[in-house]
Amino acid sequence: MSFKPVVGSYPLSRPRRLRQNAWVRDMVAEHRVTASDLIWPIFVHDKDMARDPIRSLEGVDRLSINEAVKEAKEAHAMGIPALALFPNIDPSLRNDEATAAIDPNGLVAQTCRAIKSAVPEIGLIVDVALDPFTAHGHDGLLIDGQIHNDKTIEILIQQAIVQAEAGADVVAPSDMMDGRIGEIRKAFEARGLHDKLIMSYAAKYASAFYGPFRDAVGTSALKGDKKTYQMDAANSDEALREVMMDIQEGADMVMVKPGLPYLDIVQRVSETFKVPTFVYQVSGEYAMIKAAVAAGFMDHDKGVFETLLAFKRAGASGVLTYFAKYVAERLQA
Ligand SMILES: NCC(=O)CCC(=O)O
Ligand SMILES: [Mg+2]
Repeated sequence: MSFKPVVGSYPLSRPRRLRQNAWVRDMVAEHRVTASDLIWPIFVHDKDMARDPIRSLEGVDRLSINEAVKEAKEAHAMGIPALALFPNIDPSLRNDEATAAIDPNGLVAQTCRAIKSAVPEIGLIVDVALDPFTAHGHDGLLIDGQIHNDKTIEILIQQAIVQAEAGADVVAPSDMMDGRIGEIRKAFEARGLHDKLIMSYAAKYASAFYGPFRDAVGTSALKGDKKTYQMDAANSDEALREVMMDIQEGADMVMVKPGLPYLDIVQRVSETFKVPTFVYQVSGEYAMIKAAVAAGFMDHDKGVFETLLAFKRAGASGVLTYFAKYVAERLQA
């Protein structure tokens, strides 16, 4: 399907006619941001405080389970379809085997049960990866100094099952091990978890924009980098191969991450595969906007909405963003 737009020449065509005031701009707008576009990432912790502010993410707190339940209710009331859950685990529970990741009574499982029993209508997306649970902060098992792909997958499968059985509607593997989508899907089928959705972080880049997230989940001490498993910023075709494999392995939805620096990837993926394609406006993107606003260089709301529209233009089905609840509130006002 291709068509050539007919464009008249000046003065028959004056594109500015369609921009002359708010009602006409509104009427011809090609894209809109709505609450249903937003997925809200939240952090839970096992400390005794209701809320613990995250220094590098202004306005974002780590939450107790009770507080997370309250936030889930509010988010649902504002029309946010889903939350994405991330844990900050007590350092004493982290080890090289990431055993806390598969604890059916751990922080994540408890939070899933609490949210799903209080607000069953909100979608619950849970991150599948080992970084909050390993002492070293890598997403996989470190064996002889290397991230071991297949041994990591064995734990990811158990982690995903624990999450799904605790009530997660969607598991979202963000680890970038090869083949994990297929193995999780097979394990789900074998256990009768046919309806659990998988949102694959299919094209996740090794990025400088994850810094504040590592502060949030307590993995800032990470030594080295994640370049042997996350993608190289130099690559674009490779993202299509990654996405294709994950769809073939049973992913229902795919994600590109980070967001703004990878808009070209969002567009290529959504146009090529026509599957629900999400994008993660990551912590460093959030922090950059907050910093620019604090310095007086940018209007907060204009900056936020402009970035969200960019994701919609690029073809995203939805955006994971720390601004989600704020934006949903603004949309109601
Ligand atoms: N697996 C989830 C992330 O790595 C989030 C990154 C961020 O917000 O910086
Ligand atoms: Mg892959």
